Amino acid sequence: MAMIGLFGVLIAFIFFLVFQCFFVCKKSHNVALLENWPFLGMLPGILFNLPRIFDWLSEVHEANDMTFAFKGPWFSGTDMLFTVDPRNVNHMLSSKFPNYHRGPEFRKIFDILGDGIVTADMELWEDLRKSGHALFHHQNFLELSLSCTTSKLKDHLVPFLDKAAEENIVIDLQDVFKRFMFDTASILMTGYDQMSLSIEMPKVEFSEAADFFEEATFYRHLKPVILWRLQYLIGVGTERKIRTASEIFNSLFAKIISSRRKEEISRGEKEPGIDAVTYYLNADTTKYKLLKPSNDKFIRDVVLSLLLAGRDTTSSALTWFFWLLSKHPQVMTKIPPDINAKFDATDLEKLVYLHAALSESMRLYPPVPFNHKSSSKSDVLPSGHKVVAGSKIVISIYALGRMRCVWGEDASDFKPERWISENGGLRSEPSSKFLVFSAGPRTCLGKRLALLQMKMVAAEIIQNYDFKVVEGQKIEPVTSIILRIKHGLKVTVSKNI
Ligand code: HEM
Repeated sequence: MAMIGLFGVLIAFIFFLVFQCFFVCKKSHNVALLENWPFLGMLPGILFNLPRIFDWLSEVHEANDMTFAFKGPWFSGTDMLFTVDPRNVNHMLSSKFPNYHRGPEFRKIFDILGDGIVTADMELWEDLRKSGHALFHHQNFLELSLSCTTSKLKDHLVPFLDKAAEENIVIDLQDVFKRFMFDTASILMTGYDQMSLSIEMPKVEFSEAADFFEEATFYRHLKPVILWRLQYLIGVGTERKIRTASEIFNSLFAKIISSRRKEEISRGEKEPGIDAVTYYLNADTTKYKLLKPSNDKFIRDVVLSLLLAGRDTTSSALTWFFWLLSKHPQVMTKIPPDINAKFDATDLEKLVYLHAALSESMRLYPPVPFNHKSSSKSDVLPSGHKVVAGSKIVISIYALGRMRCVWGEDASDFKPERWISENGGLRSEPSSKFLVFSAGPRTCLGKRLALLQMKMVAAEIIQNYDFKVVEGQKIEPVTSIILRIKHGLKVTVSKNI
């Protein structure tokens, strides 16, 4: 009885704290939202700002000299150091790279990705990185990237947009780009075209699962491991979505890998790999000792990470880009004179203004808004902040792109000219400042491919279509580990005569 009474008092106390925080937070300035409450730590500040978490974090970073220590609820294991100071970024991602890993916490949070490159550390990451680098630079893979993007564009995207223009229907551009990227990434990674971009717009189970997984994973960062593990076990809340997503991923990959193994056997001798599944089924284990070509679960993990990395990022970047263009018609008028490329990779690289506009769009809306690190040994960051061994460090790439002390007073403006040098060429920025594709040894492996695909799609649409954003939509990012627009981007298109 006494125990129940004590428990009741504790619950009442927690409620009192939450309400107290709520009223104080409502009235006060953003910086006060970082107040460290007894028991709850700084969690209330984050919770009350969840709907605008990305902008709120930018404001808090700016008010705290770009670095602050976040205290989670007592004993929850959610303390983190947030920093966007380019000196710290360079220190962790490049000069002191061996001391900053993904870490065990990150691997737990992303457990569904298993042993893929996104979660791997140490020797396994080295093998995946080297083999991934070899795949992305394989002549056959490069040819396949160009040919599958060109045919998806001409045979699927163009007919789809023509039909939408003819019938004057409202389309969700974000959904169209997701389907485009899912199909091309699937051809490159698994060898199969999922045919999700078609006039019928079929339901895409994998896509829905991936979106759920990315949103639900965001919330894992804020909860004690024991809590979300329990939720996963009993299948409630956001964890139920992760469980469903995992089942969908597993069943898709079970089918793909088993049919590919059968094809390999019927073909007899092995051929050099083109798509990622074929490549990893035939991985050279004398060169890459930790790769396991005969293990289906391993192949699933490696290819799933690559598929997600290719689908979600590029489609997010394109969606925000077209939304910004609709808000800045003057930028649109500067793009066409550049475009005379016939989708040749080298011609596309010459599209200076388009490249500048894409970079500027990704600076403001980075598809991957966060980067996480964990320190192996204690260290002192260039900003003077101490990190103890095992600390969790979060870099908000979104906030970094908006820091006035990094980008100038006009940091929040969309200005492609920022990327153009006096002689008319492209101005490059250090990756510790423009962190959109990450920096150091873990820089994005698909950067070149992503830029190529974005330019091909953007050039095709800008040259041949006018699009109008449907009035009255609320454009805001969803709370997720990928920066998507919450309710998509509804537009109508018409053909340029
Ligand atoms: C606009 C598009 C893209 C953006 C903004 C982007 C951004 C990033 C970022 C920020 C990282 C680092 C993630 C981290 O360390 O937490 C990353 C890693 C990676 N990206 Fe991309 N990415 C894009 C497209 C792609 C594409 C199309 C592919 C492949 C098909 C790809 C493959 C990878 C891989 C394999 C890694 C892991 C590298 C490693 O850990 O060594 N990315 N990307």
